[in-house]
Amino acid sequence: MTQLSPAQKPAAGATAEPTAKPVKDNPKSLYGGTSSRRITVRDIAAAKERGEKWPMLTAYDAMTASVFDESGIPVLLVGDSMGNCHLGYESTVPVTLDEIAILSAAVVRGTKRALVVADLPFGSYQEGPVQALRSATRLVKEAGVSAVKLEGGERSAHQVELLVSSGIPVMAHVGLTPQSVHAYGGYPVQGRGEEAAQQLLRDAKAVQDAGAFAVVLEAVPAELAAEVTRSLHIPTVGIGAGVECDAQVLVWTDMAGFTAGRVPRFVKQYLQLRELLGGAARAFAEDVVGGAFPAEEHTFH
Ligand SMILES: Nc1nc(=O)c2c([nH]1)NC[C@@H]1CN(c3ccc(C(=O)N[C@@H](CCC(=O)O)C(=O)O)cc3)CN21
Ligand SMILES: CC(C)C(=O)C(=O)O
Ligand SMILES: [Mg+2]
Repeated sequence: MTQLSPAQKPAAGATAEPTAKPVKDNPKSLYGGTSSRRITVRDIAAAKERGEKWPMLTAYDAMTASVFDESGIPVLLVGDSMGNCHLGYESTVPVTLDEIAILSAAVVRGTKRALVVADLPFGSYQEGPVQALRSATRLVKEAGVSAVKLEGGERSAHQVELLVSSGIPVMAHVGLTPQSVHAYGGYPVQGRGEEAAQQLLRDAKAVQDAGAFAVVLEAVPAELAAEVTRSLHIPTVGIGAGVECDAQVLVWTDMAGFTAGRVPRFVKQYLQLRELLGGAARAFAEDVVGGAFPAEEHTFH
């Protein structure tokens, strides 16, 4: 039987108890380390062995990516969430490989240190391993990303296996997989109940066995995510999956309070960017309408 008790010992670094060495004093740390060369999947593996947690954010353009890179975010995801956030679609389903390729190239150009991972969009890998390899190869060669991410556990294991054996690192994504929104009829929490929990564990193990270097756990109960995290030797990256995952990811526009309307419960807003930017736009408009802009210092003679 799966043990879902929350009373188990948290993973190293999960509590306020001091770990062996403060992260900021370790030159190898993914966040706070001193190395300026680009992060690799080997660095990611080493962090799990040290019990070190790390942050990941999405990015869809060079300018935003450079801010996160300079802030020390070690892994940036060019997520197909660009569909909702950047391209104005209702879901991630319409996003194309061309769109991912263009924005991934921009994110790579905007970064020096971060490991850049690109989402394989819906329809670019479901046909099978060969299609997945063709799509991923394009992103690696044209956009310059170092790894790709695809959705699915057992159902995508063959794709993961061929990509990895071809030399392309893969981040997997299980639990709530938003490209299946039409099958779910929404975005429900996954892995509730014993049978669903067992399936999620099998999915996570399947992608680990297929060679994935990390796995995103989206919208799953924290107790189950903790159990998966303890069971795997590859890091788990949580989004709505509790504090015991090895890493945490958020969509950057959610994290910064830029997303319009309601955001999922798992989002923490660290800024109210939508309000701030709107204020700047209104101030500019007032200046133009009132004749206060441009002033003398903005004017050529
Ligand atoms: N801006 C943005 N942020 C995201 O995190 C995100 C996207 N877009 N687009 C693709 C998917 C969709 N995501 C979502 C969207 C909504 C919920 C949500 O509201 N879920 C319910 C679950 C309730 C339940 O089953 O108990 C919730 O109330 O949180 C979850 C994930 C995550 N991804
Ligand atoms: C939220 C992450 C995991 C994602 O897949 C995306 O941004 O597309
Ligand atoms: Mg995605």
